[in-house]
Amino acid sequence: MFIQQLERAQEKHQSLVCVGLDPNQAKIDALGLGLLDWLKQIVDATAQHVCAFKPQIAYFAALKAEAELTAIIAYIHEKHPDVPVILDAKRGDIGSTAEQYAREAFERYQADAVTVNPYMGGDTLKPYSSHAGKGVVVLCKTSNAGSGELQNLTLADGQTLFQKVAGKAANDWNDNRNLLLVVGATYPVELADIRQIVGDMPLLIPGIGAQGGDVEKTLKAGLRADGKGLIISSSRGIIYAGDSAENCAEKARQACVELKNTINQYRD
Ligand SMILES: O=C(O)c1cc(=O)[nH]c(=O)n1[C@@H]1O[C@H](COP(=O)(O)O)[C@@H](O)[C@H]1O
Repeated sequence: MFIQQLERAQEKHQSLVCVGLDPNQAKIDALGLGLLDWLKQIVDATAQHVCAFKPQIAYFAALKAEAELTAIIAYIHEKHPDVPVILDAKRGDIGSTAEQYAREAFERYQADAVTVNPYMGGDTLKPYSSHAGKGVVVLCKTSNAGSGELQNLTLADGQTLFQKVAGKAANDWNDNRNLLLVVGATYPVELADIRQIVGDMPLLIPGIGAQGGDVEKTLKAGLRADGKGLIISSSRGIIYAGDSAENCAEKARQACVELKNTINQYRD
């Protein structure tokens, strides 16, 4: 079960940090490293300090690097089997097509969880959530500046659209208890609201680091009483901390440990 696996990794590594693997060819070329070599170095340097890795599929697909995506997920499973992999794909389509996306994530890439877009309705989430051992991470309130344009619209019953998604995820769509939500660190007020709606459901929080989300506000708004319930994801702030082939792994490790320690200050 993904959520149990995640919480075991959080305990073992005393960390809520997720490292996002978003490979940028120009930056990796500038280091003089091959893509897979660089990915392995980042993974090995940070694995003991994270609760999950989150490769973003578009970065790999744009580079025709599906083979490297397959290889790095297999590498994480082999060398760091206690750390689950969330494939960030933000898929959304009618059920029969969603079945193929679910196979892509869980069978082709062997991911432990996948991000999905719920705005086509609950029936389109079933092909993912029916894989009971896998995690389904549902977009709720995204980190981008324009997320309020639709997600904060008030519906006829007085709820906002993101509140509706949170309520449905907690109460209607979660037959297998394997749903999580995405909430941007850039929206701590909405995060507190969502935490009230969903109870103990784990939340994936992107937007720390390069997008300017605040760790203290995030923790105060979203942490569960048991000090867990959040997966705090950072990509650029960790994976591009270094600037040479010699220091990129060590600088990534340092940035990851620093984020882990900053977060843990607010968990006691
Ligand atoms: O689902 C996501 O991970 C996601 C949701 C969201 O609301 N905002 C968001 O930035 N993300 C992803 O999180 C990562 C953020 O990267 P950094 O801003 O470099 O930490 C990217 O891979 C985004 O695609």
